[in-house]
Amino acid sequence: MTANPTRVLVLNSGSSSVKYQLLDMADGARLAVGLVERIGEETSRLAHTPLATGGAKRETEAPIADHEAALRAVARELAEDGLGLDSPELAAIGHRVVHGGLKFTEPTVITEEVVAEIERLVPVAPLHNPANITGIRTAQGLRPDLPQVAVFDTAFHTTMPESAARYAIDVETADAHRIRRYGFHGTSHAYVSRETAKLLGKDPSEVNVIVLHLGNGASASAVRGGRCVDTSMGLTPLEGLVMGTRSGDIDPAVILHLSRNAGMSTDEIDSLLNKKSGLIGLCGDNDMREIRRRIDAGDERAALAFDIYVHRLKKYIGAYYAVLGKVDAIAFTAGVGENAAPVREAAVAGLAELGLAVDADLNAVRGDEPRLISPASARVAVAVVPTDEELEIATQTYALVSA
Ligand SMILES: Nc1ncnc2c1ncn2[C@@H]1O[C@H](COP(=O)(O)OP(=O)(O)O)[C@@H](O)[C@H]1O
Ligand SMILES: CC(=O)OP(=O)(O)O
Ligand SMILES: [Mg+2]
Repeated sequence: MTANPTRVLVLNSGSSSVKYQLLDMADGARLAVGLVERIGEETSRLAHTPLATGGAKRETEAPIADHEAALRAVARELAEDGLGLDSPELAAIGHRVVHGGLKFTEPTVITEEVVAEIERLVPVAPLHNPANITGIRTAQGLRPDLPQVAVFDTAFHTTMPESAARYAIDVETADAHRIRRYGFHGTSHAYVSRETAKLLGKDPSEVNVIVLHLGNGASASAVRGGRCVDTSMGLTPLEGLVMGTRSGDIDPAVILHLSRNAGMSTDEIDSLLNKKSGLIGLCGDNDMREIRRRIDAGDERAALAFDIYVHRLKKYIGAYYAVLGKVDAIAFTAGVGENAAPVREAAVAGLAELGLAVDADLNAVRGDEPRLISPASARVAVAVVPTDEELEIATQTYALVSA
């Protein structure tokens, strides 16, 4: 055994994908990064880049049936470069866990009780928690001696005041079933709000930031002095913004109407709202790149889907502006937020009275570094701040096991 192992493997298991990174926390070096996509479909894809050896990205297309098979494939890829899970330099494995309920407000070393609690929360994170549990079990099987740490998407949002966290429904019913707003993507909102403060040359405690995490799942948060005071996702990751395949906010009576008058079962409605709604439900595509291509070719359905997406986003910017009272910065992050300049431009269009504007030239710049896209004279900074959930999970995991 190496005296002080400093490497952390991070597993970010999503509903149909696994993102992973191997980092050395002694110097923050990324040794390997990769992604397994389309798990459970006919052609799954694994892309692995062994940064430590300077080797080229290796891409394989083959069916990968489930998350366990995905992790075993990842372990094989790592082993090929001498970075296998048997390495004595590995200090811990950090897992993204989407729903931690109210119990987990901090990164937590995984025990059987912790797994049981994550399992208990499956009904409120059906797309995510089962994949997270499989990731944990498979990693435990491969390295039973290593500490495994859970870093929860919900943790950053536990500072929300009751006025933002409670739904206006009967209190006894809500409490009996632990129905409240938990919020998700917390590691990203935490990391991006801190990086935004850094970009402004300030301490996080000095700034109010609206973070817009726009990936396949999407959420907004209002962060006052480094603490989350509101976020758009709720009991589950379905509430809030229009997403790739999820509806976000709807009148809850839509569900009753579909159940009573359209003959749909609860499972069918669940699948409708989580998998066949949002951008894909509106225009048949959930990838913003494809939607922009279609708009450029004159496709009206794609244009309407884009407008609905942006309209919701703008409503949340206005809402969180009001919640915070004073806003120092708005930060766009995740796949859409970091790459789709037209989304950023449209989301703040017409908000000059609020001190919000985007400079067209700055907005067109591409890059991996945090950057400002607002004109120098703007009262509120608008920024693109790439998220790094894996680095944040690794940092929290290592802090816990090396303490
Ligand atoms: N160059 C790009 N232009 C526009 N949208 C992009 C671009 N690259 C990625 N995206 C969007 O980002 C989404 C994925 O974001 P990501 O944060 O990786 O999501 P998740 O973690 O939820 O899988 C894609 O579905 C696509 O819509
Ligand atoms: C919580 C959530 O929606 O996560 P993702 O964006 O990875 O689907
Ligand atoms: Mg994501």
